[in-house]
Amino acid sequence: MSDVEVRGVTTGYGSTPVLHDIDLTVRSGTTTAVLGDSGSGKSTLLKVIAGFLRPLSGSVLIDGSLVADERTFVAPEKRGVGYVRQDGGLFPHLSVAGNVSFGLAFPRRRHRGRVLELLELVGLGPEFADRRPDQLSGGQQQRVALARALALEPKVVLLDEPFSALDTALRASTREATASALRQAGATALLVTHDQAEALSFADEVAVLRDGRFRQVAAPRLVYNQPVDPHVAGFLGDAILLPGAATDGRVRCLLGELTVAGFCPSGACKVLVRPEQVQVLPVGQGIEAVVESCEYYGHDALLNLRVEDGEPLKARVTGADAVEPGGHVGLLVRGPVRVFAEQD
Ligand SMILES: Nc1ncnc2c1ncn2[C@@H]1O[C@H](COP(=O)(O)OP(=O)(O)OP(=O)(O)O)[C@@H](O)[C@H]1O
Repeated sequence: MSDVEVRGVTTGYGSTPVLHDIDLTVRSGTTTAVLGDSGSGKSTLLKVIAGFLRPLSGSVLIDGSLVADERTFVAPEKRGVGYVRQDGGLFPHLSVAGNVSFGLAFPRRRHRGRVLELLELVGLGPEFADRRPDQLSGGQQQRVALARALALEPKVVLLDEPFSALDTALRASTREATASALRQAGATALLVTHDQAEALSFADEVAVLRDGRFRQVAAPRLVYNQPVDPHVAGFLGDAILLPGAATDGRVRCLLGELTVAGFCPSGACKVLVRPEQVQVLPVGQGIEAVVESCEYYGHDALLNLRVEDGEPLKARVTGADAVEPGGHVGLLVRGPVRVFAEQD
């Protein structure tokens, strides 16, 4: 499998650009998740890599070979790119085996062994080979779509929201099966999603797209713990942003005086606290707050809190530690916090 390089690409539909001068490298054998709001340009990026859309400027390279720039255009079928769509896009009249071997040379029945190998790779047994797509669950259909994409031994696999139509349980198991199949195949992959948990758990790198520009491209832990701005912070999970005053690596805010990790401007700033950093203690310890409501999820719970007349806050606690609305608690922030300049 191979690198994908997007260099300075601007593209769109008609004369209106959707992507603006973007750069992205997906290293060979790794997965990058492109995360962004609806309409931010995620699918447009996949289209320009796959060859369904031309760049207005900039270039796309696959495995070091130029496949698109202002003058060059390599046809989609010659790029060695596999594409898995949101709905799987299986051919309804063909069996699972017929779908998986669709792009392979005739006669397709000669590929039975390879088809069974590919089905195993995506976690499906040989009993699925002769079923039709309408005899499969949504998750199974997505696995077959992935097996079909991998059958052609593509240089790169592009996954456009492949799990979004699945319910929560099926989503998790299909995601795991897909990640494992891609790893075993040594695939270079680009996953488009608007689900932050999916991006963080699935990919080696997360690329946050906003209005057609990358705001940050980094490993999941880095984008979550060291977001470049408040928007990225809020996009990757619950974020409490409090006004503060910083000096010499410390910041004063509603939750007391806290240690700052990384860059620390002097003066007025915004303080980022994740709800899981807020420790909930018996009243009398830390900063006093009242619980306004409790979102109970079983394994954990999110407490919506208020400190005096201040900003609303959130704390994530285990389900067993959920506090009923009206309860008074003490709050303490665990670990250092990040701060942003006031204008960010
Ligand atoms: N074929 C098209 N013709 C004209 N405009 C288009 C076309 N496809 C997409 N757009 C516009 O380009 C912008 C980006 O669309 P894109 O599909 O890349 O977004 P996205 O981030 O994948 O969104 P979503 O998460 O909703 O699928 C949107 O404003 C969309 O309306």
